[in-house]
Amino acid sequence: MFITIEGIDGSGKTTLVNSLRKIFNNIHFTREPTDKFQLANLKTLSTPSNSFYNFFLFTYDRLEHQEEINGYKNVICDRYLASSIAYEGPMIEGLFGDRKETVLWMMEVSKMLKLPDMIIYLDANLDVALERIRNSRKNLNFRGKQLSILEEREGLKAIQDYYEYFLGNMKMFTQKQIKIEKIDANSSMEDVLYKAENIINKTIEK
Ligand SMILES: Nc1ncnc2c1ncn2[C@@H]1O[C@H](COP(=O)(O)OP(=O)(O)OP(=O)(O)O)[C@@H](O)[C@H]1O
Ligand SMILES: Cc1cn([C@H]2C[C@H](O)[C@@H](COP(=O)(O)O)O2)c(=O)[nH]c1=O
Repeated sequence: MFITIEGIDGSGKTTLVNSLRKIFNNIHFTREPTDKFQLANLKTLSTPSNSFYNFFLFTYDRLEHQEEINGYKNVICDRYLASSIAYEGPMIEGLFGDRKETVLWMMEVSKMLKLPDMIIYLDANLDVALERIRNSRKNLNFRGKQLSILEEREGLKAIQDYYEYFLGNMKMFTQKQIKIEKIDANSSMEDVLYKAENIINKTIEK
């Protein structure tokens, strides 16, 4: 089973994954961007061409990630293709003028990549997520690189809207049956973990 954990910055993905690692010793955990990602080349998400460029950086990183993902029976990945759709899609849409066309093109470019069997989406209220990011003193840098789109609420809203559009219309974009599990990420870490653990226990191959 290939499960990905998705959500906007501050939704609690990393916190959840760190707890899941302690519970499931029969699952291989990984994340995107991978440690091999070429950080220095990342451009700020401020123009359609920058996001177009970043999308290919993340897609190349994902292509290189396939061998690891295909090497285990059960895999959980903290962020994957849906993150590219949500984070690069809003700006790339400026090149297509249409959200559906944008996502169809991004999925076509990603055609050679393994798709998840399940996406666990941590559904966080924007203001809750922003507050958490501020409280964690995370200055919205992507590991040292400023992603300007995340500086203001509207940027994160655009990302959230793309997540919801993509996850809510998955059948328009792939024939693969991908199970979408939404968890209310505004509740306690314990509650999020309890729900995620139950979902995963029902899903992974023993
Ligand atoms: N359910 C929760 N309730 C309260 N605080 C939380 C919850 N989940 C995470 N946090 C806190 O919010 C901050 C961000 O959490 P975390 O780094 O896990 O989010 P994330 O989704 O991985 O963000 P990013 O994508 O930016 O890495 C951390 O300080 C974490 O302790
Ligand atoms: C996989 C992927 C990630 N991103 C962005 C989303 C986040 O802002 C950072 C990753 O930061 P994290 O705190 O380590 O989760 O990268 C993206 O824009 N596109 C992608 O495909």
